[in-house]
Amino acid sequence: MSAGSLAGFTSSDCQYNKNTLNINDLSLAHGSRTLFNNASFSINRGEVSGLIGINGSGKTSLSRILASKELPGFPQSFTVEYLAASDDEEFLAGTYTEEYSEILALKPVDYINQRVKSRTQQLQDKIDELEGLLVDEEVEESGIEAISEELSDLYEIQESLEESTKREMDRAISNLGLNDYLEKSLGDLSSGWRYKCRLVAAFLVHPDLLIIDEPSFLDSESTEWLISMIKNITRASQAMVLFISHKEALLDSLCDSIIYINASNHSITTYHVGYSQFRAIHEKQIEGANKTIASTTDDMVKAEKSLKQLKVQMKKREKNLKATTSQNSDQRFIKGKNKEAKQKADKSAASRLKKAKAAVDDLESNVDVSVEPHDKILLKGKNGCGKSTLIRLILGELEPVEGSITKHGKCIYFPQTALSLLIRQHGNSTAMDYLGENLTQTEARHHLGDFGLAGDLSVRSVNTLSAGQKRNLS
Ligand SMILES: Nc1ncnc2c1ncn2[C@@H]1O[C@H](COP(=O)(O)OP(=O)(O)OP(=O)(O)O)[C@@H](O)[C@H]1O
Repeated sequence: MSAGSLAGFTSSDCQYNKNTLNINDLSLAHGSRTLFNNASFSINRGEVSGLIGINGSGKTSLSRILASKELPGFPQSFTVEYLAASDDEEFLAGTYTEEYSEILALKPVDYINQRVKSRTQQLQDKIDELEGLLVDEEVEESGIEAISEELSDLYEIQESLEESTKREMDRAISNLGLNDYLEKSLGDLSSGWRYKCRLVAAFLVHPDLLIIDEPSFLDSESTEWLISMIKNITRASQAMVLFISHKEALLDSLCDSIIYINASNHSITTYHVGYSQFRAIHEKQIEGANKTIASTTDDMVKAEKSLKQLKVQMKKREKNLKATTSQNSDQRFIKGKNKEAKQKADKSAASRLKKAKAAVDDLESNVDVSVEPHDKILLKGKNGCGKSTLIRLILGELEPVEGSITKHGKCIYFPQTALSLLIRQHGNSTAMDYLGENLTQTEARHHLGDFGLAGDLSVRSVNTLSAGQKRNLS
């Protein structure tokens, strides 16, 4: 598959043996921005490897390098399936050769079939080649016999593939409850249902390497389905799965190993443990390093009082220790993830969730809900049940068929399609241009800096920003 244009990476080699894909000495820089330097890591068959790191550390870039199959030594016979977070990211990754409108006009089954077919093209190409030889007058009689035999084997493989694809598709459609949507075109489906169609197609391809980049839009039932499908494809088909997510619960339930991109020192480390164990190791590393720094600083203050010369030496020591810390750990990754605080936040979210759910459960018949200043409400429901529709009613974009809506004050809405709109309408502009309409250059620069978009990030095309950076911008 194509994974969009990739430049700036170098790798000494990549080997596949004993069911392990080893990537050695991989470096990547976008202009003057280094993402990783001489990084080596491995992915095992039959395992889910979680690829993690802070926003902008290079997870998507790394995935696209793997999906491009352009690494020296990458097994060309591998089927690699890269599933981007949204339709638009998929287009930026170069997954489709068709126009976006053509894809959106397809019905789910046609779309899934088309995507599976494009991945099994190798088989079709071979059949076309042999059929061409059959009518070639220069091929001798004895050769024709061998070609016919090979062709009939290939027809059989193709037929059994079609049958198993159909069987698996029927099962996935019924497990996901896609039946009610089969007559709609993709463009008329909610983002969640469109994403599920892409997932079904990806699993039906039976890839050797499946890369799932930040699964989005899924309700809890579909998330369970995704987890079981990923477990199944790794255990039963011995696929390699590279799973990218910022959601700790998902990483925890899925990953057998963790590939961690440390944005501070541009390294990549593989941890052959699950996510919670990785967190424990990582937290310990940071704790230990912080303690050392703190005690060194303490010593330094005391020493300062008595001996000026010692102060100079201690500063050197502190500097060295800090350098060591950044080699072992990326503090930004752990920041704000204190366990206690998280448990508290989870508890308060759960009690709010109950209230909010009770208020919107009745959506199809009647909604009677009031939103007060300072309320924080979780709007929860199955994919396609009408969450976005309810918001559009509140915003006044839709008229209720019955009842009324009274609105006070200003509403600001950050829709799930915000990223799509940003990419489609401003993909080729810079972040500065995007904000610049209403702000002075200095104001825009300050504002972007506050959202982690300082320096070259503010003047590059929006399309080249990472998903998290785009989200911050929109
Ligand atoms: N084509 C490109 N040209 C220049 N810079 C790019 C390009 N693609 C990505 N970048 C930059 O490389 C960095 C890594 O981007 P990438 O999308 O790989 O990060 P990520 O780890 O997937 O982030 P996120 O968690 O936000 O999705 C970002 O700073 C991004 O702006």
